[in-house]
Amino acid sequence: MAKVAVLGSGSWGTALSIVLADNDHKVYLWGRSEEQIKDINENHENKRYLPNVNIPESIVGSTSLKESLVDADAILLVVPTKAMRSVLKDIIGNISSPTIFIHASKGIEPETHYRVSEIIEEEVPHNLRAAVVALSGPSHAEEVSMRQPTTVTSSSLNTEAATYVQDLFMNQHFRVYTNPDLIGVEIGGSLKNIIAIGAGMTNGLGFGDNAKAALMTRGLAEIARLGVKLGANPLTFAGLSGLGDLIVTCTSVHSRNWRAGNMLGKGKALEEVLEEMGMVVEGIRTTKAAYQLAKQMGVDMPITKVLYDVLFHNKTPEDAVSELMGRVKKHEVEYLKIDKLDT
Ligand SMILES: NC(=O)C1=CN([C@@H]2O[C@H](COP(=O)(O)OP(=O)(O)OC[C@H]3O[C@@H](n4cnc5c(N)ncnc54)[C@H](OP(=O)(O)O)[C@@H]3O)[C@@H](O)[C@H]2O)C=CC1
Ligand SMILES: O=C(CO)COP(=O)(O)O
Repeated sequence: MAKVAVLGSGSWGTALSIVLADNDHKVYLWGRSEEQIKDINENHENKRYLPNVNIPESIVGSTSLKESLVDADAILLVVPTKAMRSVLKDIIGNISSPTIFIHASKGIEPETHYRVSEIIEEEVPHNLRAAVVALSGPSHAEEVSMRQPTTVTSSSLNTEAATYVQDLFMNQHFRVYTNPDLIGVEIGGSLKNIIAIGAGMTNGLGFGDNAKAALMTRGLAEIARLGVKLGANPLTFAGLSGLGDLIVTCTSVHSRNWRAGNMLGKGKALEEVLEEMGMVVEGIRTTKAAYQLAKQMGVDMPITKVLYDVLFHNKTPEDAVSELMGRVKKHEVEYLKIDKLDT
């Protein structure tokens, strides 16, 4: 039995705490809201983020980082990417020995273009981190918390740590694979949110399955193009954290990214959409980060580019579709060089 400090009492932190508690680990679920933590400890529910789910009584909710982190064998970070640095800065003073840092957040930081593992490496001194592991895959909190069959990937440059995390979470409902390709796993898990916003947008515009399939397929092509340029294994994009998560996020009513895109497609303004969601929509900031990164690396990402213009420069969703459909003709598979088409 391990003690795990789960930092972030939103929907995903709560669902993952349930998996850990089912595996008989000692779970401290930390959040900054007194009201939410009281709800977790007294009513065994998280009404704000994961309503109608019974939280096992063994899970201890806490607003104290000190209490949550003391003697923790592993720290699971599940706050939105934009909160990651500030939370890491706050926890450093509360740990005294090398600890395994697991993260389950799916985003890229604008400006630095860091993946979450890179943020952790920058913020946590070497002597306090035993390893950094990303847990990612097609996994909506709503289904995980109902113990519905789910598969994810545990990824780390440290194979032993990836296996440790696999063992920590794995059970009859929650199957965990390992993959050493940390870049590919984090890029796939983060950038699929951009495509999910696009898929929701096509739905909001009244388009059907053809448009969705087009976005998902060409979206995966551009995610892989950037990922490979960054050093990822192309095969990772056909796996759980790539294609798997792309499918679940582009097709599920649970997806906040899809729902936000759907509202944008129906003509709502971004501020209005975010207010209505009341939960994190990671794809928005990640669109900005991926757009900047692609430009810097010289990688063509046409879907990301039009969505960036919709989100940050008032391009209409209709114009975004016209722009994508009106692009110059291309080969589908980039390594194919057919002389006639190339001229
Ligand atoms: N939900 C899901 O099914 C899945 C989510 N993820 C990823 O998990 C991460 C977290 O998402 P999720 O749990 O869904 O988000 P939610 O919107 O459900 O909850 C966000 C949580 O983060 C807290 N939070 C926000 N800002 C801060 C801060 N500065 N300091 C401390 N806590 C903060 C919120 O607290 P407060 O209420 O006080 O603001 C809230 O508890 C995201 O990266 C997401 O992509 C990955 C897989 C599945
Ligand atoms: O990453 C997720 C499922 O795997 C959650 O996606 P959303 O943030 O769009 O709800």
